[in-house]
Amino acid sequence: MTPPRDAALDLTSVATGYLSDVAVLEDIDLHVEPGQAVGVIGRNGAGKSCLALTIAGQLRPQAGRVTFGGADIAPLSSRARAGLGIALVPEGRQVFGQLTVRENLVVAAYGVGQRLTPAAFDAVTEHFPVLRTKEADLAASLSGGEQQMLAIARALVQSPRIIVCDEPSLGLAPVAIDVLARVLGSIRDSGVGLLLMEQNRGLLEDVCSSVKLLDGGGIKLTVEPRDLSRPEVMAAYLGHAGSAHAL
Ligand SMILES: Nc1ncnc2c1ncn2[C@@H]1O[C@H](COP(=O)(O)OP(=O)(O)OP(=O)(O)O)[C@@H](O)[C@H]1O
Repeated sequence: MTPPRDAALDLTSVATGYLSDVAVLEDIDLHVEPGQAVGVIGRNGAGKSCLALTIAGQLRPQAGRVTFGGADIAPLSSRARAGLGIALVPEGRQVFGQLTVRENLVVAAYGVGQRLTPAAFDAVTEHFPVLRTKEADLAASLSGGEQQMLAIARALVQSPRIIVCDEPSLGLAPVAIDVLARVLGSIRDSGVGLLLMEQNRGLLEDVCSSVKLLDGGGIKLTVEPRDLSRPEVMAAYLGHAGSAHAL
């Protein structure tokens, strides 16, 4: 199945979870177009990873439709979805620490049946000059921010049309989050769709045009990023047990 170049990702009334008979999320509607960045904010355990894994094909929806370019992708494996252009940057980066930076990129390209050509390496490392200078270093020797860049670069060598990023700012210093925001912005502007699962409000404000608030097993609100700081939105996000510091 080859979706059109302008393939959009759509979830309609999706229910999903880690176990086939227990829903973590229900009634999820989502639309991401090429060149658009949509954010999903939610506390620990809200189901951000569950949603990311469902889109990537590692979890099966219990109900509803997941389409890409209008075609139902429910029957497709995660590998087949990656081949269509749906790339996942998993929580915790999950780079291969004992492989070099370049080897990590070779393996990622191989995963979708591609070779890492010199042109592809150049195109990807244009976003991440530090990866070019460290191409022969073991991934395990990189800083957290550099490993996150490598995780995103692994998605980029798969020629994605949409990248689903699961908490890319987790554990990063503020300066590394600023770099991440710039890079994600330029990837979005190159025409790739982004779905950004995050707890970091600043990153969502910098990169996204709309943000979904995930809570209580569903999407509670959809807001513009600048509205994330409004008291009623923070209250909805934080609930009675939260504190403003969580954002
Ligand atoms: N492998 C699993 N099997 C069953 N339940 C799980 C599994 N992993 C997570 N859960 C549960 O599913 C719910 C959603 O978890 P999930 O990790 O998707 O949320 P999250 O928003 O990504 O949280 P975090 O930010 O902590 O990663 C939580 O109640 C969690 O305890």
